[in-house]
Amino acid sequence: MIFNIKITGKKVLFAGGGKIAEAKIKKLIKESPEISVIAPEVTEYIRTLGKGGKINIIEREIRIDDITENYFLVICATSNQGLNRKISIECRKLGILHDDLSNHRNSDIMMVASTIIGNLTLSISTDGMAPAIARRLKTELEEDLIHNSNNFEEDIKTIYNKKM
Ligand SMILES: C[C@@]1(CC(=O)O)c2cc3[nH]c(cc4nc(cc5[nH]c(cc(n2)[C@H]1CCC(=O)O)[C@@](C)(CC(=O)O)[C@@H]5CCC(=O)O)C(CC(=O)O)=C4CCC(=O)O)c(CCC(=O)O)c3CC(=O)O
Ligand SMILES: NC(=O)C1=CN([C@@H]2O[C@H](COP(=O)(O)OP(=O)(O)OC[C@H]3O[C@@H](n4cnc5c(N)ncnc54)[C@H](O)[C@@H]3O)[C@@H](O)[C@H]2O)C=CC1
Repeated sequence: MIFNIKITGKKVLFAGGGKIAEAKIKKLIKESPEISVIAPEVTEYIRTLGKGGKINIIEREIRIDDITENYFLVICATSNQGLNRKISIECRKLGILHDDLSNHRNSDIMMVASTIIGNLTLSISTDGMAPAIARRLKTELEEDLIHNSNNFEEDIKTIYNKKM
């Protein structure tokens, strides 16, 4: 896992709109991608975003021909792992970035435990092995950086200004 990717303005498709999709959408929406959700049932939070015009919701089962190159990223978040896999395979065929939330081995990318402090982004991954540990480590490092660390935010600005 090498890159930080900007998703602002990019088209992101969620296959499935349940509890886990909701948690991921809450994170992603901060960066303002164009989110679509296709699922026969969505959570109340997702429905409200749809009503407010913040995301596009199509309330039906997903079809393989819904997966098109229009999408920059597809998140496979249905409760059907076989279906998630089929969607991943289609994405791979079409060269679309995808994250299968039910099997990280099918995925191009994975969500990380992350936090942004000024210009600093802290990202922790356990390569899909133990997400709760990634979360714990992030919280510990975040507290350490905020409470104990020296002027890293100032240091970043000073170095950046020197380069200009
Ligand atoms: C592969 C991945 C999805 C992907 O592909 O993107 C994935 C998959 C799975 N997570 C599961 C469970 C939990 N996930 C969390 C939390 C987080 N999960 C996140 C990422 C990822 N989770 C990716 C790998 C990341 C990595 O490499 O470390 C974080 C870091 C980022 C985010 O989601 O925003 C976020 C912390 C956010 C933060 O605080 O910042 C907690 C804890 C909690 O919620 O407190 C639990 C319950 C405890 C537990 O079971 O560990 C299960 C079910 C396991 C089972 O039932 O057995 C699967 C499915 C599976 O493992 O198959
Ligand atoms: N942190 C993580 O990344 C975690 C990921 N998972 C995985 O996430 C997936 C979703 O879990 P939950 O949100 O808890 O399930 P859920 O039951 O709350 O939601 C499932 C969603 O899939 C939709 N769906 C079902 N069949 C569909 C179809 N044919 N076409 C389109 N949408 C369809 C449902 O309508 C619903 O919106 C599971 O595959 C699970 O393995 C599970 C736990 C943690």
